[in-house]
Amino acid sequence: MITQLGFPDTIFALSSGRLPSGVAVIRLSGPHIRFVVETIAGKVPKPRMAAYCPFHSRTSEVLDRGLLLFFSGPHSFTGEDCAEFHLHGGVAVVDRFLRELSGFENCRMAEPGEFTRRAFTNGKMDLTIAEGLADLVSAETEGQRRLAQQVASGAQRDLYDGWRKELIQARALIEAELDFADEADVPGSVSAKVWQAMELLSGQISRHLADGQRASVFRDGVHVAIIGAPNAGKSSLLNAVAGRDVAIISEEAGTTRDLIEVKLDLGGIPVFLTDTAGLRETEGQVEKIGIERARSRAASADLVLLLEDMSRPEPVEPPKSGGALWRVGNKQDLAAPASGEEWDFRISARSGEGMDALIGAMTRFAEAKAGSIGDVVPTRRRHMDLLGEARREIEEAVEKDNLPLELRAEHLRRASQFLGRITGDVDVEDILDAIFSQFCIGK
Ligand SMILES: Nc1nc2c(c(=O)[nH]1)N(C=O)[C@@H](CNc1ccc(C(=O)N[C@@H](CCC(=O)O)C(=O)O)cc1)CN2
Ligand SMILES: Nc1nc2c(ncn2[C@@H]2O[C@H](COP(=O)(O)OP(=O)(O)OP(=O)(O)O)[C@@H](O)[C@H]2O)c(=O)[nH]1
Ligand SMILES: [Mg+2]
Repeated sequence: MITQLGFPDTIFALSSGRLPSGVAVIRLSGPHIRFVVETIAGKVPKPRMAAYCPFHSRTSEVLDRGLLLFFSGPHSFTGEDCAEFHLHGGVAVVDRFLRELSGFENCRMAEPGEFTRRAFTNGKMDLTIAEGLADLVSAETEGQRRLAQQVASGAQRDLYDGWRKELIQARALIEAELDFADEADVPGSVSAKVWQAMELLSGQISRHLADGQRASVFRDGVHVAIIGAPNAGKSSLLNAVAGRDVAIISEEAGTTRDLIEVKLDLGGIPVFLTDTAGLRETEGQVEKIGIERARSRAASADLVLLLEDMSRPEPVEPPKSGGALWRVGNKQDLAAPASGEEWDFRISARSGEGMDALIGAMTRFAEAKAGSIGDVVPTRRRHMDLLGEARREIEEAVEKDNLPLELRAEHLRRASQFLGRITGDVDVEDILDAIFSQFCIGK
């Protein structure tokens, strides 16, 4: 990223969405963008004040007229000088404009996440906030948005910074005790208080981790498999819930062979609902594979909907599953009114009867998986792993009370390092590529 002269490149990208669009925002960041802005627009507007002006090519042709914003570093998103050209969102307009920008010296397309990476490098935000922004951009459900917004506001950073302060304070008290250990007038009970505080801290981290485990449903979603005999109406149920024609429905038994998955948003939580091949004995090679896939999907699902045709009950052996299992009777419109008590839900995928109740129950099931989570939760595997390491170090320090104080303090120092890696205050150069490459271009 650093050029021979020691200056970062000027980077640019289309930061708004897919073209054509009403307006396209092209963002620039770098130390030399004043020259670029002046060449294109003929002037550099007052920082943070929108100006309407013609945008010229380097041969003075007017390419478009639009709004221009300039931010003077460090008072910008990246901490460098930044500019935004708001063009008309045509494919050719944007293409030509990007080509013009490439023509400037040391000016190139930004890599994924490079704007945010610069903001991090320039101290505008910590790593958790950067990750929160990436999650905000990719959020598809209300639950995902809420979590990401909280992280992007710095809630995690504040929590972990607070914990690091506690660790530093504890170490300071231990140091003091070590320094004065020989002097008779210093009471030796200081460290008892320290270890009590550290035990509380490790408990807090444990609860925080448990919240994170539950909150992972917002990222990973809840997996629901529809299982049953051929012709039970599994594909009809999938289509009815999805509200569109995803799977082929026919009165022929054995229609569906592959897994067909749709992604739903139930109560702000992503729910993956999968239609599967009907379970039966068969000689068909392809169908056999399909049935195997159905069983293995059931095995890994959080919830299995075991669907039966109530008008022609044909019990199938419930699949092995670690998750919940609901018996759902279908074709309520055909079934004799008196028929069985053995179903948790009775629906008609065709008429829609009972569907609201089933979808409502699935929503509550998903919500229950998320549980009531604390105010701030870890949102990534990376955070969870480092929190686990930090807690382990604190526990070692607390439990190993026969170790010399210096060594116990060393465990606390390491715990603090692990927390520092979450926020990016400590030693993270090696993971930045991996983190920022997952961002979208222009972010
Ligand atoms: N047009 C536009 N909208 C956008 C962005 C953008 O880059 N451009 N953002 C891009 O992600 C988000 C807003 N993020 C921003 C964050 C900081 C600053 C900024 O200028 N910060 C200065 C001044 C802060 C202040 O006045 O309070 C600073 O931090 O010093 C600008 C945008 C969402 N909307
Ligand atoms: N009357 C009635 N017919 C239904 C209902 N649901 C499905 N069917 C019919 O039952 C037949 C089988 O439906 P599918 O959804 O293809 O069944 P499936 O379980 O996916 O079958 P396979 O893919 O072969 O395992 C079709 O003719 C559907 O129209 C229902 O609630 N009422
Ligand atoms: Mg089917």
